[in-house]
Amino acid sequence: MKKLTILGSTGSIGTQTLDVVANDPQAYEIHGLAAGSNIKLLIEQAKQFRPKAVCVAEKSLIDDIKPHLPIGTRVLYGEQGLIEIAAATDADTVVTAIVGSRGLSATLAAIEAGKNIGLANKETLVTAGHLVMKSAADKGVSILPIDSEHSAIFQCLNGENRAQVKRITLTASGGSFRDRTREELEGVTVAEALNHPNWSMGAKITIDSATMANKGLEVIEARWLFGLQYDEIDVLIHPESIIHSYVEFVDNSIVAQLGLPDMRVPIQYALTYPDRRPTPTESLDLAKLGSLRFREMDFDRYPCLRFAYESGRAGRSAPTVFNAANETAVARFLDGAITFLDIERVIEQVLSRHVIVDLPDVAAIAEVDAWARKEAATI
Ligand SMILES: NC(=O)C1=CN([C@@H]2O[C@H](COP(=O)(O)OP(=O)(O)OC[C@H]3O[C@@H](n4cnc5c(N)ncnc54)[C@H](OP(=O)(O)O)[C@@H]3O)[C@@H](O)[C@H]2O)C=CC1
Ligand SMILES: CC(=O)[C@@H](O)[C@H](O)COP(=O)(O)O
Ligand SMILES: [Mn+2]
Repeated sequence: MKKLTILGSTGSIGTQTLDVVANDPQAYEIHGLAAGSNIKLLIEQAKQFRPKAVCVAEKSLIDDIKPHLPIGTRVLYGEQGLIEIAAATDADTVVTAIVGSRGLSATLAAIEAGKNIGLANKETLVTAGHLVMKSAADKGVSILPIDSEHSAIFQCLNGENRAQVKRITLTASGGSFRDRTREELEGVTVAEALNHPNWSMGAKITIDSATMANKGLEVIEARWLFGLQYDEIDVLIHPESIIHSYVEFVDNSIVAQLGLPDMRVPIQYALTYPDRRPTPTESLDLAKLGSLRFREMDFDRYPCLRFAYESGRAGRSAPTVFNAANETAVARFLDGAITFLDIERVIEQVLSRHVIVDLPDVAAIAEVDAWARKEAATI
């Protein structure tokens, strides 16, 4: 029986994780559920899955939620509550499905407490990959990827000699505007940007997908998860999102992982690894699909991906700045304060103003992150 805590249970990954649990209820026990402000859904989840504790973003939400929870459910709140629910329940695995680098302290606390991590919250690894990976190694806990591309690479590497990997390739759908030129991006709306062709996801990652910042974050995520150099990580546009990513070995063999775009497969694999179990997802029928398309990445069309590689190669505090500037710019775009193309302008300017900090610890990362958000909020 796997004992789970889910951070971000009310979001796209969180609800799909609970779907996986509901599909195989004997295999899981839910110890903690943490949400932001969607208390209606959190109450429903608590009634169905009976966690020992729940957490909400703000203290002011406690009175609204408490009377509706099963008797005996602890209610926590805020940053401290998130850390407590991540670290201080009897869960053996914590699924990190909060959006953004605000998930960092809870993830580190869970690792410190010896919990394995099912990692969806890629921003944590981007902003502090060196700290997260070291802490996990010191504590002997596993970081199991949930992100579809990283799950694919993880599956392709199963049983292989890592020294014989030549390169990995992360596939990218191209996002909502994949068939538009840069000129055609002037004046696009939030609603258009939120219309991802293949995946139904939270708002922030859907915008990241359209700017290709998502693939940039994933390149940095892959560097930490698989211990690769940036020259060993490629990106290829693949509009159908059927090949989720692949590995090329020194003998030029390529091993890929395929499937219909459904996050319940990588989520479940992170929870059952090394076992595989049936999922309620559809089978892939390649004959029905007929063909798959591929297109070389164009770094002029997608400058956010270039900024991510540059930040990753610069290392130290640069990825923290890339991530924080991106999070702020995306939030401003979603609020209607800046245009779609302003997102990349904001990131570029904040990166150009940053003086890199060597080997930042948690406090330095928090300081750099706050600085980058402040800069990005005013450009
Ligand atoms: N969606 C997908 O298919 C994929 C997502 N990912 C990654 O997974 C992570 C989650 O993405 P996704 O599920 O799409 O995002 P969503 O926006 O759908 O969900 C975000 C979750 O975070 C919670 N949250 C927000 N603010 C707070 C807070 N202050 N304290 C506690 N919880 C908070 C939300 O709660 P509430 O709604 O209650 O406010 C919600 O449960 C991201 O890092 C994303 O990049 C990776 C691969 C695929
Ligand atoms: C489902 C998933 O893992 C997302 O990160 C997805 O990859 C987004 O799609 P693109 O970034 O390829 O458009
Ligand atoms: Mn992904």
